[in-house]
Amino acid sequence: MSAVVINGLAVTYKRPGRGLRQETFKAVDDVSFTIEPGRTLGLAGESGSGKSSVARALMRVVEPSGGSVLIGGQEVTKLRGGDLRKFRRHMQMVFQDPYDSLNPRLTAGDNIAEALTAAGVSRPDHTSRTRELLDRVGLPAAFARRYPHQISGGQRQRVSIARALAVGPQVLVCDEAVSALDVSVRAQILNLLKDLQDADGLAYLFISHDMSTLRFMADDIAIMRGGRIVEHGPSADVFARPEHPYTRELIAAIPEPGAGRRRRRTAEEVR
Ligand SMILES: Nc1ncnc2c1ncn2[C@@H]1O[C@H](COP(=O)(O)OP(=O)(O)OP(=O)(O)O)[C@@H](O)[C@H]1O
Repeated sequence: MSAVVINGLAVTYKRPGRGLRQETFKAVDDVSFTIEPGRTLGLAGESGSGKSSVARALMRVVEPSGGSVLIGGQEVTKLRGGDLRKFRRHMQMVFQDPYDSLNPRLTAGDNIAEALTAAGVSRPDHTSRTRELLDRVGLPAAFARRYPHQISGGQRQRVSIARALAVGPQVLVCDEAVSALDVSVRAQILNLLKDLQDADGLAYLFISHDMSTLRFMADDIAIMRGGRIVEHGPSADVFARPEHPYTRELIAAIPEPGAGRRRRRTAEEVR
């Protein structure tokens, strides 16, 4: 069974219009995709194209205004109250800024323990489970006692991932999860995410504006523009034969290895 099936998804926001009137604005329009367990869909597109709104609808942080979202075969858009809270365990999110998922006033261990409580793990098991989770993300057990500000950005992101894994999700949404990290740390976190995916069969929705990150991570790619998907297909095909001019522009913007930042291919060369 597919981990994620999104069909005709729409997200509409209200925003101030003229005078006291409110306008409705469609940030996501008729978006459909599927993610199989153990696979990654890379979602790219310019700022404001609706990528995060898709993620927020998937997580049910915003209410979709249309379409359906199936997670493990369950229609998420119809869940309410306790059912929705229970179901949230199946989906977790890792953000660009780890402080969006970590409480700065709690140690790394307590941040993870909070998620363990939500997952129904009993208190006596917290220490051993926390140690296990830290180990899975490549951190020593002693990190449990450190506060988020006492560790590096990459280590903080590892703690965020451990916290996300604590509830045993099927789907991980990574929203620009490595964008703020140095290139070498970024590669380590991407490799960690791949290892965890191989071990647990996690489905990833991997949002990034960086096409070289997506080339490394994604099995399939969807390109968004103005709230719609303008290109969608297996990653190898999209990179080898991009069909939409906008995709060609995004690929052309990837710096060539060894060419430094100055030499960029033109959209013509990508074609
Ligand atoms: N809560 C909100 N209320 C009103 N408009 C919103 C809200 N959240 C997002 N938008 C608008 O919806 C559109 C899509 O935003 P979204 O954050 O989904 O795009 P994005 O592709 O993730 O952008 P970025 O790469 O900058 O994060 C933008 O025009 C944004 O201004």
